Amino acid sequence: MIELHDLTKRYGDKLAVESLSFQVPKGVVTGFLGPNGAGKSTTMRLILDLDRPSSGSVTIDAKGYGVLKEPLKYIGALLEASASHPGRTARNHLLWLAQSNRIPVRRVDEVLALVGLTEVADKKARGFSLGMRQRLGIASALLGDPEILMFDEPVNGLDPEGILWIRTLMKQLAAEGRTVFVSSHLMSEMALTAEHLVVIGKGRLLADLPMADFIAQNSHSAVRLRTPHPEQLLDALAAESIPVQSGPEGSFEVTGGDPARLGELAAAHGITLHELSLQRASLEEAFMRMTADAVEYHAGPEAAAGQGEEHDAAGAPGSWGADWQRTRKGSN
Ligand SMILES: Nc1ncnc2c1ncn2[C@@H]1O[C@H](COP(=O)(O)OP(=O)(O)OP(=O)(O)O)[C@@H](O)[C@H]1O
Repeated sequence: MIELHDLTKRYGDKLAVESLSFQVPKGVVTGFLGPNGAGKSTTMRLILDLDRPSSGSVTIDAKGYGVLKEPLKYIGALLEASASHPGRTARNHLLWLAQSNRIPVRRVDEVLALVGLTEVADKKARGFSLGMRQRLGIASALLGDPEILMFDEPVNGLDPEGILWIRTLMKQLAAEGRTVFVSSHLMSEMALTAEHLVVIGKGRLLADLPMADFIAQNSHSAVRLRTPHPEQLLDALAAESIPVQSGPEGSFEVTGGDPARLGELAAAHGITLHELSLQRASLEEAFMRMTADAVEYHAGPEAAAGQGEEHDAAGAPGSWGADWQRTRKGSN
């Protein structure tokens, strides 16, 4: 288990990590999420003792990293895909790491096979694709057969096959009872992999909860209706006390509504429908709303729209915010 106790890291005036306290449990994949510049890499470097905290501390199985003898046997990390020497072969890179931590040489061939690099083991890393470098980095992390694994943005730049491979591997490592801590800035990716979630923004803890709770709290749905007879539809909904909001392009939305019931209601009143569809809120948007105040680098107006402000992308919960009753009164 990894434990952070009031961890703070300051670079000059910049607070990269501020009073972070949380635990990363064993046996599950824990997703570490935050927008760019949130402090994820800094936190991971602090866990690995690659940087000194300004205050607070980190423990790995109740010990500081500095006291771990042969640390690769306790904790393996993928921080940067290009961390291997470009002039070294994959096998020599792993042999060098193995020797430094008194890991048996046969383990090198085991991990090469595990990550699918056996055939290119004697090729220099300089010729490796990003996916192959990522696999070599993971082989390095697995070399000491550690109980704790940390991956910083492991799927960045990978093709779909590589992404699927990493997802499966992380889940398998957690199923073996290991602690798996993986950073990402994509909630959609983490929703497929992680069982637990730690979210930070501007160095501060924003959420620490099971993924299932996050999904339950944020996967609201709405039924979108579009009709050439809006007044009749609104009257029919009002008669049944069904609250309705304005949707994009003249449509209406019933949060939490049942499409079958609403379709039957329209039919019973002889109302023609041009659309009856279920809209699901995306977890990515829920994550962006949670971190909206903690985003350091906005790319421009389109990016700002993605940070949880009202917009009309299909299914965007932001578009459910307009209260139709008020809109209607205002237009009368
Ligand atoms: N060595 C350093 N010197 C000064 N500032 C730093 C240093 N390392 C990180 N920072 C700053 O600390 C903040 C957190 O950076 P960090 O790289 O940890 O974020 P991150 O969440 O990993 O971001 P990303 O998703 O973009 O990799 C940023 O504002 C960054 O500019």
